[in-house]
Amino acid sequence: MHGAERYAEFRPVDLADRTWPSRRLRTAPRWLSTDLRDGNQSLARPMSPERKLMMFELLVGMGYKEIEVGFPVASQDDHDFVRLLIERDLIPDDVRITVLTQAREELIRATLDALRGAPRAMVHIYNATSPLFRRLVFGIGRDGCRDLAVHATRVMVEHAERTLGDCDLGYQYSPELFNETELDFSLEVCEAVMDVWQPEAGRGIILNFPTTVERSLPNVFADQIEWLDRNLSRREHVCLSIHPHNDRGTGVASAELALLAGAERVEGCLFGNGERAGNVCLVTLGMNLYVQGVDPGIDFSDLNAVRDTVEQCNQLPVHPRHPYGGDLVYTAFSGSHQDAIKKGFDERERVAAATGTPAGELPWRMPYLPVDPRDVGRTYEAVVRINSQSGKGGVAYVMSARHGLNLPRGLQADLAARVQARADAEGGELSPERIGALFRERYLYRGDPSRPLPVGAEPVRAALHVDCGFVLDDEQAAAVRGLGALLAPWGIQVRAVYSTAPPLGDAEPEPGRRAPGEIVVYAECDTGAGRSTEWGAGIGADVAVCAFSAVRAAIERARACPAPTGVLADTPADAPADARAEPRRRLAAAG
Ligand SMILES: CC(=O)SCCNC(=O)CCNC(=O)[C@H](O)C(C)(C)COP(=O)(O)OP(=O)(O)OC[C@H]1O[C@@H](n2cnc3c(N)ncnc32)[C@H](O)[C@@H]1OP(=O)(O)O
Ligand SMILES: CC(C)C(=O)C(=O)O
Ligand SMILES: [Mg+2]
Repeated sequence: MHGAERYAEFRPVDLADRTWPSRRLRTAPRWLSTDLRDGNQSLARPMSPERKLMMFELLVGMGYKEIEVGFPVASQDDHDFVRLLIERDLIPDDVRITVLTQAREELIRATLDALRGAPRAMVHIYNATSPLFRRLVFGIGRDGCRDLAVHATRVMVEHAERTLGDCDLGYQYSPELFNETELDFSLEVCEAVMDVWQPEAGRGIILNFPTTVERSLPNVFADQIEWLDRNLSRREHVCLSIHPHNDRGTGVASAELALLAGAERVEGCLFGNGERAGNVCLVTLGMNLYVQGVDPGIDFSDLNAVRDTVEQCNQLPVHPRHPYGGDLVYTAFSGSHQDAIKKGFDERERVAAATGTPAGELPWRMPYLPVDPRDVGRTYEAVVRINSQSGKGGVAYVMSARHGLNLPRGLQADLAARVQARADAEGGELSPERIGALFRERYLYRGDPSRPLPVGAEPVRAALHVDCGFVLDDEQAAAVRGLGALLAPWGIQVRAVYSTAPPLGDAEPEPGRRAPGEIVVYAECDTGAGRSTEWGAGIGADVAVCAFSAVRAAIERARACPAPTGVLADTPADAPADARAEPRRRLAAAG
């Protein structure tokens, strides 16, 4: 790629004693949503009043108190929407609407006229102040540019006094292209505007500093804001506001560093809609505060619903990787991420059980998940999804969280290898239902239970893993202790009985998930010389039946795929006569 030499480096700010790098963000700023203005003006199909109302109601419901509702002189729809809000009395008492206009007399008058009858409102006037725009767009010098802003403010004050006497009217001024304007000139214009407005207690002013087109590193913008913060007069009556765009992809960083540097208010759009690469994303900014323990003052608890409405209003999709709200941002496909997440959930369960604290109230410390999906109305259902990049931790998570089965480590690896082979062969994702089906097909006994157990001359050595999500009663505990004796006549040596931890407690209820009270026994069987370990599983209410089924599943499979040495026979030579009976009856009798 050629041509980089055609672009100029951005100029740093001479502010060697900057203080913002060592400050912390511990409170939320004032927010303004400009979805209905900057967001709207960037759409191929601007919103109709109906779509605008849907967005307005969403914003009010989320808790935004300052909402830029349009550019009334831009279009009939923009004008009509402002009138609709006022005439139908749709603006809550604690919400202030803002309307934008250029610094042009006739437009200012028409804009104010659109506000007639509003109980409270904010007029927002802008004009570009950068050298390029002064020369190219306006054909004026610095003085002419300052006078444009001053004159506009004067026209606004005079016309407002004449026409909007009863309205509690605030004023906001923006030097458009602030980030490309000489700092001393931005200050000069803002001071001149303030000389007209005369801010004082109860009559503040919002000075709003946009990165109209983002062109520098975020730290440069922060320096610019700290410089203003130090140099603006009447500072206590000024709300220092910022309006970052995202052309370099650093709108959020610019906003956050500028807040450190003294900004008190941020303008942006939900999910970063807005001109070109968008305005700064209000969802990301708000949630970034939340995950540092700061209440943003905005309700993000049903972020999917917010996203749906935003997509409907803007007729633009939200990217699946969009921070906090994208479809895929609470999902790990990759094995090592899944393994860590599973360990995180396991630990959470252990701590909850040990401390008696509901898991949802514990501090959130979860690998790869910076926020608890439930805090934004998502579930844990999709935190792990399985494809060829996944490993045993992920498969074990799905089996535990989605099917209520807490597999022993060796079985995790055995199943994961099969899942991996299937995912490799198919190339896509395997749903929890498919993984559950793979498990059942492979490990559960599906044969005729009245058939004789086909063990051979050599004993089958089995370790049994008992998995129950509840405390066993005395009878069940005795049955567990008696498993060795029970299976011995079948030529099965029970070498150990383990109990596995309960499955993830607050997993989503799943159709087909293991029922409460069901016991699972996993059998890890050494079925004879030359064979690898075979796994089987039995699920039911009776631990003895489960154990029997689990071993049987492993043996039957080994038999169906004989070992080279052929050590398995149809029935145990030394099995007692009644051992040939139907297993459920035999086990019940033994119990
Ligand atoms: C960075 C931002 O997002 S700013 C907001 C931008 N949003 C919009 O533009 C959407 C709404 N805008 C509109 O509907 C139209 O542009 C209108 C109604 C405001 C004006 O329309 P028009 O009068 O047809 O003019 P147009 O949009 O082409 O503006 C160009 C003129 O306005 C002047 N102008 C542009 N911005 C400003 C400003 N902020 N203050 C004063 N004059 C301005 C230009 O210098 C130019 O003047 P010229 O004709 O003497 O050369
Ligand atoms: C009107 C101003 C604030 C604007 O949208 C911008 O400069 O980006
Ligand atoms: Mg803008």
